[in-house]
Amino acid sequence: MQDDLKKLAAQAAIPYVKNCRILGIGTGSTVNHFIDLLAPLKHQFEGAVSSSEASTERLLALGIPVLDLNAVGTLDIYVDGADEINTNLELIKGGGGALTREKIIAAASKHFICIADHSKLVSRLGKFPLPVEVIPMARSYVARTISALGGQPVWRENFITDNGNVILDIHRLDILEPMKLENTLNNITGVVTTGLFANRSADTVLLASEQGTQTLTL
Ligand SMILES: O=C[C@H](O)[C@H](O)[C@H](O)COP(=O)(O)O
Repeated sequence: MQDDLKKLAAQAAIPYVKNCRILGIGTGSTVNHFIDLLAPLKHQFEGAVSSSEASTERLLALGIPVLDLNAVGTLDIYVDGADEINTNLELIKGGGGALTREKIIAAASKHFICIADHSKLVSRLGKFPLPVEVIPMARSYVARTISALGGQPVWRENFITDNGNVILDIHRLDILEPMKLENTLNNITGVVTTGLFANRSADTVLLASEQGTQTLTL
């Protein structure tokens, strides 16, 4: 079952916690397993920087201190899930809408460990609609601009991010050059972040399948 594999991937990230002072924590169902597994180890590290209100709530409920990124230096590790992963360890993230804070924490961390079940591994990114966080007043303008680039933006209605913005999910993208597309989208006025993690890709991917967990690095 997929959820068992998510837990297996989360378990594989636990040894990386050793000797860490502060951890970066992502968002989503895979990371929720990691947070739960962290609870018994909470006295071994100072605390965590969280990428969403949902993860913050879960961390605090388990007694794990949540720290402000501005009050700490570089993070030792960042553990997060993904919606798609390619063999260059580039990712699509943001299915849960937490992409901006996730990208900030990934940038501020020494080691980005991505945990996932094997269904997330793809040969080419883009089957999963690419989430883009947008300032609300720019929604239509950004959607028109992305349509002109060949994507099909769909407004994630009735969803507001933790930062008070909206999400456009971009369908029909065959992402041949992830870094280039990330830069192009980031340059559209009104875009806050894209869910493409190519300029800052994962350093390690722990991919769980029925056969066990595989470690992917470049
Ligand atoms: O905004 C959400 C995050 O990017 C998640 O890490 C991603 O959607 C994967 O989530 P899950 O572990 O639930 O598949």
